[in-house]
Amino acid sequence: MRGRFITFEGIDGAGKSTQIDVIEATLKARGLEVIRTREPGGTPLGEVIRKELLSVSMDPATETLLFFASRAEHIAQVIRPALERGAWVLSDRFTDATYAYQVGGRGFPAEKVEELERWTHGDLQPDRTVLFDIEPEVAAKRVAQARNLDRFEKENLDFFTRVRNAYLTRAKQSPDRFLIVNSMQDKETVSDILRKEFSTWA
Ligand SMILES: Nc1ncnc2c1ncn2[C@@H]1O[C@H](COP(=O)(O)OP(=O)(O)OP(=O)(O)O)[C@@H](O)[C@H]1O
Ligand SMILES: Cc1cn([C@H]2C[C@H](O)[C@@H](COP(=O)(O)O)O2)c(=O)[nH]c1=O
Repeated sequence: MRGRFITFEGIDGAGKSTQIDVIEATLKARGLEVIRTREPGGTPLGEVIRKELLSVSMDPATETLLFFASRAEHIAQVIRPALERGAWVLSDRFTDATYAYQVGGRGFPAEKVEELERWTHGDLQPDRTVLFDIEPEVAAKRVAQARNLDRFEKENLDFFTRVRNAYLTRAKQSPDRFLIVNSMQDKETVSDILRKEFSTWA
C-alpha cells in the first residue's frame, strides 16, 4: 500500500521543527516506517542548493527555479520511492512554501509556479498539510532568540505578513488537505492537538 505524504508549512519560527518531532514519534509508535525530510534540501544536491538559497542574494526567477530544482531531485530520489514502498514521508516545507514566499512574499507570478508545479510534480500532491499559523511579530522574536538569521529570516514584517496571508489563502482553497494550527499557543498545547490528530489519521 502506498504511504502518506504529509507536509508542514508556516512562516519562519512558527514551530514546525519542534512539532515534527512529536508527529514523527506518534507515527512511529503506530509501527509505521517514517521518513523525515525537508525543502529546500532532502538530497545531497538539494542540500547544496539550500546553502546557496539561504545565503546568496538573487533574482526572484532564479530563486523560484532553484527551489524547484531542489524539489525535482527530492521527488525523484526520496519522496516517490518512499511512498511507493509504503513509507510515510514528513516534509518540512514543500510547494505551498513557493506559493507563500515567492508568489505571496516576492510577487512572483503564480502562473509560472503553477507551470513548474505541473512539470515537477506530475500527479504528486501532499495528502495532508499542517499549517502552523502565527503572527509575524511573535515568530520573529522566537527566531531572533534561537539562532543567527539566514537570508529569508532577515526579511521584514511586511514580507512575513504577505507570506502568512498567502498560506491562509492556500489553506482556504484546499480545506480538506490543510490542518491549521494556532502556533501562538504553548508548545505542549500544540503537541497535544497534533498527537490526537496523528494517532489515528490514515
Ligand atoms: N509554541 C511555542 N511557544 C514558544 N516557543 C516555541 C514554540 N514552538 C517553537 N518555539 C521555539 O521557537 C523557536 C523556533 O521554533 P522552530 O525551529 O521549531 O520553528 P520552525 O518553524 O521550524 O522555524 P524555521 O522555519 O525558521 O526553521 C525555537 O527556539 C523553539 O524552541
Ligand atoms: C521550500 C521553500 C522554502 N522557502 C524558504 C522558507 C524558509 O525561509 C527557507 C527554508 O528554511 P527553513 O529553516 O528550513 O524553514 O526557505 C521559500 O522561500 N520557498 C520554498 O519553496
